[in-house]
Amino acid sequence: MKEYKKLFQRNVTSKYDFSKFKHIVDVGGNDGTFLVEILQNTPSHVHGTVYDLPEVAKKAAENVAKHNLSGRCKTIGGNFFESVPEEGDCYILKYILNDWNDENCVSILRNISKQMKAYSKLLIIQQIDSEEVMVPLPL
Ligand SMILES: C[S@@+](CC[C@H](N)C(=O)[O-])C[C@H]1O[C@@H](n2cnc3c(N)ncnc32)[C@H](O)[C@@H]1O
Repeated sequence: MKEYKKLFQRNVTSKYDFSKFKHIVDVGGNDGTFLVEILQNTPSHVHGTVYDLPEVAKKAAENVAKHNLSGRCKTIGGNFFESVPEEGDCYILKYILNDWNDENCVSILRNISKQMKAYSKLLIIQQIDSEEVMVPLPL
């Protein structure tokens, strides 16, 4: 599973141009593995924040330091149902929304949208239920 996750993350970072951003906030970014992968593959003008529950953010800080990225990557503990960091021009929600009901999802999305500027992007990364993908299109 770990190997699959790594491969999947590498696939995303190789196919999407993250170098156009100045500051990427990974909301619910866990130990920062994905953001580390992004920052390792982008120029040094790209900075980031791993945002997760306080105890998880501590683990992220260790992981970020282990990869010598503390100068480019902050770790912030908090609750995405209350607020998210403000400095992002890119927000990532990777495998977050599928854990919550609609009401909770709206609350997370609303908190992100409060911090977004007109030019900011929100990237939602998760697997789509294949039955949803296969909804027949009207002819
Ligand atoms: C399914 S994991 C996804 C982790 C990571 N984005 C990934 O793709 O591997 C969900 C993450 O959301 C975090 N999380 C759960 N509730 C949270 C909250 N209220 N505020 C911030 N983070 C939260 C968890 O600690 C966990 O790291």
